Amino acid sequence: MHIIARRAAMSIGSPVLSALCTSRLTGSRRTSTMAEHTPEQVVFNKPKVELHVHLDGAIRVQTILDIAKKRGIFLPANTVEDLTSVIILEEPATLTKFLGKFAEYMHVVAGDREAIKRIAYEFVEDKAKEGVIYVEVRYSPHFLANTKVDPIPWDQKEGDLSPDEVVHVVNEGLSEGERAFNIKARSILCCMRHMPSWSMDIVELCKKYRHEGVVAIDLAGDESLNCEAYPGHRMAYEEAARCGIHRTVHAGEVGPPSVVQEAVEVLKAERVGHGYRTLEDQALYKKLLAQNMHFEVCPVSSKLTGACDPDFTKHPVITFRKDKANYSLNTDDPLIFNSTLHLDYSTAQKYMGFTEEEFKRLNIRSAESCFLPEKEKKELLQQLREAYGMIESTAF
Ligand SMILES: O=c1[nH]cnc2c1ncn2[C@@H]1O[C@H](CO)[C@@H](O)[C@H]1O
Repeated sequence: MHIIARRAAMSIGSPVLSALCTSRLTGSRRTSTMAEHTPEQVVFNKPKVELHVHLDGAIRVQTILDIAKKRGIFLPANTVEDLTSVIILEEPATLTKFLGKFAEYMHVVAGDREAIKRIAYEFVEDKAKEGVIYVEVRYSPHFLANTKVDPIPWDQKEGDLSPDEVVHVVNEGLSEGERAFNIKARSILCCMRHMPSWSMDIVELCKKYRHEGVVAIDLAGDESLNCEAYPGHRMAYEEAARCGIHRTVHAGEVGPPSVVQEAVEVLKAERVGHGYRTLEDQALYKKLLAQNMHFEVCPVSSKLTGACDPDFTKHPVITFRKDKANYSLNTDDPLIFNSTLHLDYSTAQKYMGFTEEEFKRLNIRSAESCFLPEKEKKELLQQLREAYGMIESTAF
């Protein structure tokens, strides 16, 4: 029972948050049915920014069941509770084992326009209910396609949904979600470490859709298998830098500090996904601190993927905090970790000594490090500072 409780609770927010979620970024006041997280669960009941979350790792279990039923796709379970226990990681594992979990359900969603639009729309709803006012969500368009992708993923038969059209459909779902739930959602397109032949497509899609919500390129996947970025990734990142496409890279999650160094120096990453193992190379860490490099930290994820010691009191983000580093707190893949953003915040509070002041500071740093254009970034910062009581409200 406890397995489904957390995500069920997540689908409802708090009245305080509802008022704070009134957005000047997108206009009208948000109305929503609210409530159900107890005060202990919601440790930072204020607007937040989330920069590292995978769309395909943030799908509702009920949605997977609905789509499978509609498409006549077999699943090993037919209730939310049973399917949840098939999909989630309950104990710390390895990154490789964690990444294997996507194969439990991706074939249900991939290749289906309606399903993909729905998961994007519902994602925005779920984030709004967590009090997120700005989110950058990432995914691999190739993993959701069934044509113009080689190999066709998840044992699908060839169909007619290309990576390009996947991006178009996700954009539609996200922007409908933005209008319905009055938050801002942008996307990041992922290259995959094991598929360098897809990476030039990714940068071209970033260029094509840069005015329709796509803000950056990422490199995700199994860093423990492919430490050094292949030429295909390097070429894509060079082109991204040349065209002014923002760049983030998963690095130092389970891979050594050299992967972080390569991300920053060769791939010209402006942010580092995870980056925990940077601390093993103090010279590199100091250099990145001096550069104000942003680390996208995912506490619950880092335990369950085996990236960090399961004892949260030893987590690298404690060092980041002491050093006043630039970092965000994120869910990464809430479906597979059976988590919510509230759980990441309460973990930071309970085991790592985080305070309200630090939550405010890190959200401001997250907004400063987001990939919005400068004008929109300023608006976001203004909105956070007002909500945090850091400046007089200019609202009338
Ligand atoms: O924590 C992570 N580390 C590395 N790769 C990841 C992580 N979470 C998800 N993905 C990978 O990124 C793809 C696109 O969203 C996912 O399908 C998964 O393979």
